[in-house]
Amino acid sequence: MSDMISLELDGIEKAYNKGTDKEVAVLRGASVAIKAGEAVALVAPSGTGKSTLLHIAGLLDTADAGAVRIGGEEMTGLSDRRRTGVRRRDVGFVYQFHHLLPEFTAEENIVLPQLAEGVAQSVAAGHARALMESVGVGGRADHRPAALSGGEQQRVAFCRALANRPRVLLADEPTGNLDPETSDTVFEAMMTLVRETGLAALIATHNMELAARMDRVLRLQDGRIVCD
Ligand SMILES: Nc1ncnc2c1ncn2[C@@H]1O[C@H](COP(=O)(O)OP(=O)(O)OP(=O)(O)O)[C@@H](O)[C@H]1O
Repeated sequence: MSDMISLELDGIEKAYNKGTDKEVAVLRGASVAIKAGEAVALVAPSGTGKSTLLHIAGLLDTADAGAVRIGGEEMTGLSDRRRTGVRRRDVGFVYQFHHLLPEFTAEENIVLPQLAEGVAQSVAAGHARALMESVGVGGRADHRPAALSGGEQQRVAFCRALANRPRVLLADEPTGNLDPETSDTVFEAMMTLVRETGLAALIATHNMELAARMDRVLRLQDGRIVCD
C-alpha cells in the first residue's frame, strides 16, 4: 500500500432546502482521507447522509463547503466539463443493483466505458477479460446479465466500475442484495480488485461482519465521520 492519499474529503458540509424552514443539515464537516490500496467501510444508519456523502465524493453533487481532492487534486472550482472528465476516468461506482446494460454481454459491458475513453477495441477487450478472470467470472464473458447469477452480475459490475482504471471506488451496499455466501464471494472479489489495482475504496455497508474485514471502519454520525 503506498502512502498516497487518493481520495480526501475535508470538512464537507451539505444542507438541503437551504434558507427555508425545511432546511436539513446532512453533512456538518465530514472528513476522511483514503490511501491507494485501502478499503474503508462506511457504516451509516439509513437517512444519516450516506448517499449524499458518496455523491459528493464521486462528483455527482457539490458540497456547500469543504474540499474534495482526488489524486491530490482539488475538485472545487473545476469546470463542469473537467469534473465530468475526472468522474468518468478516476471514479468507479457500484450500487446495490448492478445496473448492467441488459442487451450487452458481460464483456461488452466492461468494454463500452473504455471505448468511450478512446481505448482501442482489442485493448479494451483484453483488459475486460483480465478483470473478469481476476474475480472468477472469466468463463461468463459472453453471457448477458440476465444469464448470470446475482453474484456474477455484481462481480461484473465491479469489473465495469474499474474498466477505466479509476483511482477511487465508491460502493453503496454492493452486497446488500445477495445471500451471505454469495455476498462473501463478491466481497472477496472486491478486495482482490482493491489490492491488485491500488484503488482507494469507500464502501457503504450495513454488514458489520464484512465491514470488520476492511482496513478501517468509519461511522457517519451527526454529519461527521468518526472512527468506529
Ligand atoms: N434532494 C433532497 N432534498 C431534500 N432532502 C434530502 C434530499 N436528499 C436527501 N435528503 C435528506 O437528507 C438526509 C440524508 O439523505 P441521504 O440520502 O444522504 O441518506 P442515506 O444515509 O443515504 O439514507 P439511505 O441509506 O436510506 O439511502 C435524509 O434525511 C433525506 O431525507
